Amino acid sequence: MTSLLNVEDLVKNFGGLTAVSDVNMHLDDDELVALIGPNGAGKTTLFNLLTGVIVPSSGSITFRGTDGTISLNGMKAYKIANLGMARTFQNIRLFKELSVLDNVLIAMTAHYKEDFFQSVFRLPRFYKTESQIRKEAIELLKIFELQNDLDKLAKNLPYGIQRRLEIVRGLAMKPKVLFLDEPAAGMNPEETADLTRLIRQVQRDFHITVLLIEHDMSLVMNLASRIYVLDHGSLLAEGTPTEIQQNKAVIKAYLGEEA
Ligand SMILES: Nc1ncnc2c1ncn2[C@@H]1O[C@H](COP(=O)(O)OP(=O)(O)OP(=O)(O)O)[C@@H](O)[C@H]1O
Repeated sequence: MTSLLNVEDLVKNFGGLTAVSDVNMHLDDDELVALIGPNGAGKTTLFNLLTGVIVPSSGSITFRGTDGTISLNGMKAYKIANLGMARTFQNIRLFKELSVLDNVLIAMTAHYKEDFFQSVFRLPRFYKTESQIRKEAIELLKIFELQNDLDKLAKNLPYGIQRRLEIVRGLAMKPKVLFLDEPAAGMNPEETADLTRLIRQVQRDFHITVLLIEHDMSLVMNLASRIYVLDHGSLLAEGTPTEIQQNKAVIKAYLGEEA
């Protein structure tokens, strides 16, 4: 079977700077993959390319959808999201003035195609869907131990909890692939350990593919079954955590000579 997401010879130039250079990679069903590399290596740019935030200069990105393989090149971000690709951002992008529950409901309702007459005339199925969506949202929030914070405004949550809520919002879109951009950034070791457990649990329970960018090596080595290493926009290595930890080029470029 072809990969779920396939990237071939992907390039992104910003003027004279090549931020992503000839990258080839693939994501398969139901796997947890990490993307690591030093600051400025091109990780976020690659995420932005895969999720349609920016368009590639050249190369191809294809996704195995329900109706066959689709090219994502030049596709709008919302269409890519509707195909089943959700993401979180390095800088938290919650609706800060809305409650925890509303933040999740908005992400969820984007996924339900409302029947016009059902909603305008508020027919029974409309209410059923509404209460069903609410129930699902609360179930999801429970997994992330946010069930007691439903009415709190997102802006009033501690930073680590806001990061968790972002992941819940991503999951609320029922993705096939979830892209997490530095999910543990700014967390203390205890919060990171909790988050590691949660990411593993949702990846397994929801049978989704996760690609995560992370600088916290304990999280990466504990979670990922495969790791891609970017350096100066190019792929330096790909392998299991053990292979990456022993890769001389990675040690030199990423972890430092003495590591
Ligand atoms: N919109 C842009 N315009 C010009 N240059 C950009 C743009 N976005 C990123 N870059 C440059 O592309 C390179 C890769 O940046 P990117 O943010 O993808 O790296 P990163 O690996 O995510 O870094 P970090 O770990 O610090 O987040 C950097 O040199 C950055 O300055």
